Amino acid sequence: MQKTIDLSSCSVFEKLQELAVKPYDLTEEKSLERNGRLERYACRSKLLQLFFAAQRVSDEVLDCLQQVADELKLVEQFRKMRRGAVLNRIEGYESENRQVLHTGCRDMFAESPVEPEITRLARLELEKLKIFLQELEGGQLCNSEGKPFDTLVQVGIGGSDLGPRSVVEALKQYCRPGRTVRFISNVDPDDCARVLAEISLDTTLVNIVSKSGTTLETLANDQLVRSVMEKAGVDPARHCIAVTGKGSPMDNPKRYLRSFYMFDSIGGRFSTTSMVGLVALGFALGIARVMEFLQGAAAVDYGAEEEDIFKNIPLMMALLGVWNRNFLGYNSLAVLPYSQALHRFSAHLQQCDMESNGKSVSRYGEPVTCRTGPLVWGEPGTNGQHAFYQLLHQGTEVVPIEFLGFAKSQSGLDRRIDGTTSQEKLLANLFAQMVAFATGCDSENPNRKFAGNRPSSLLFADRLTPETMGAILATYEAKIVFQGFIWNINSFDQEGVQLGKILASRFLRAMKGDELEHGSIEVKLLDLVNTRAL
Ligand SMILES: O=P(O)(O)OC[C@H]1O[C@](O)(CO)[C@@H](O)[C@@H]1O
Repeated sequence: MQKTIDLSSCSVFEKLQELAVKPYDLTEEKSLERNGRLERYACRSKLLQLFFAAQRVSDEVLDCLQQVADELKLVEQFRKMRRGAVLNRIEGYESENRQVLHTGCRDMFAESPVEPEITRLARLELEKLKIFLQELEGGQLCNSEGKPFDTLVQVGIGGSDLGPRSVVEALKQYCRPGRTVRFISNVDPDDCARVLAEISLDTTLVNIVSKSGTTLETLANDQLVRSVMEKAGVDPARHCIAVTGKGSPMDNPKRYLRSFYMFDSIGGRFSTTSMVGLVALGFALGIARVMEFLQGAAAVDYGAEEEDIFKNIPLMMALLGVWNRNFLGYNSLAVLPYSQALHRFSAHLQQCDMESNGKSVSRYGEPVTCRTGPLVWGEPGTNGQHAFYQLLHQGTEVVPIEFLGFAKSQSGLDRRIDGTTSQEKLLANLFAQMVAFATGCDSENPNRKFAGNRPSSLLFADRLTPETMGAILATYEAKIVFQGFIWNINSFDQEGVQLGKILASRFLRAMKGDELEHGSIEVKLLDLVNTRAL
């Protein structure tokens, strides 16, 4: 593989460092409107718009960022990824050596798919899903008393939970009448107990989701749910379905009423548009809405192959994030959706971004030459304004913000009070916060002074629908991939989670009473908390 270069080897790297010494001052008079800045600093696509006038960038900085994209061949790398390049690898070292083909799950709407094999496999699974949903609808698939299933409980963790849960939650407004989807993820038995206490097992399908088919938490919950079913006189064999990797230990059609497959080339945190997310989404919304969701994601994938950063929203977001991270030196990123429906979306991004780009070794196994993934967090607005905005406005840490906003609510339920609707009040707060973070406010009283120059962008859509949800999901996936390319890291493996799993198995052996070497830390710690008696 030809040694790719990274950000620090770009010809404009030093120039960007110079420009970062005195970045655009958002606190100056008319800083946001000067020279048509509000209109010019925007990227527009059919479904989404990105406004970034409140970022501390200038035309000169943006020219350099375009240069970074060109020199690092970011779009070319993305094109190769979509067409099956083996990018999940570390040159010269044992690694997963896999393609990265989550985009293939939604590449169903163009003349011909850019990677036909993965799309062929994805279509097969989609056909299985359509039949499954038809059988549920038509009553062919029902419980032992002929009653329809009205509830689906997804059991999974990480990418088998966070993405699907955030999207199902985001689109609850579009849920079919009488359908409920719940999620169990933690090995904490109270997570399982709480969910099962709120549903009727006899009309519930349990969807066990694990790409590897070996994840301790999911296998434990699979067994725990089955035991609760058996005690309740419900036959698990008639109530459990599975989504797993073909050939994984969970690929056992005898043990599951239905099995859906996902593939090695699709990473867990990028798998929401595979059956990992679509079985639950289809149960909730129906197949037509699933296709709208995939169409929104597909539109973003096609658009992400545009070289001009002003015409490529995920690429612009990636580059603005690198400007804030590597040149202005900010350590974290707050993703603040002004939509309560997106209340689990930042949690999904924590995995998708931080498990992808929380790396310190390059694709060549060498120490990285610049800082990589930021700390990603966030909660919906306006709630956050009553929680952590104090720090965002007047704290010692500057935290760049990505706002998400929608012109219209999903439900339409609203009421004009004192001349404005609740949706208008939501948007007024969103826009006010953008301006306040940027421009700040002077005061004689130092405790009431707002320094401003707290950068933000706004990703905006008309309404949060299945299509725009798919677009937003794919936008962040592409942004994270572009940033990994810029830092020359492998965004697609997760070696950092293995050590904890290995050490946990030693504690489990000690808890079972297996003899560990005398005086081992496990024995000492367990004696300290006396759980060995369990
Ligand atoms: O779907 P699986 O194989 O159970 O893995 C669950 C999660 O565990 C991880 O492998 C490690 O956190 C994630 O990447 C993955 O999404």
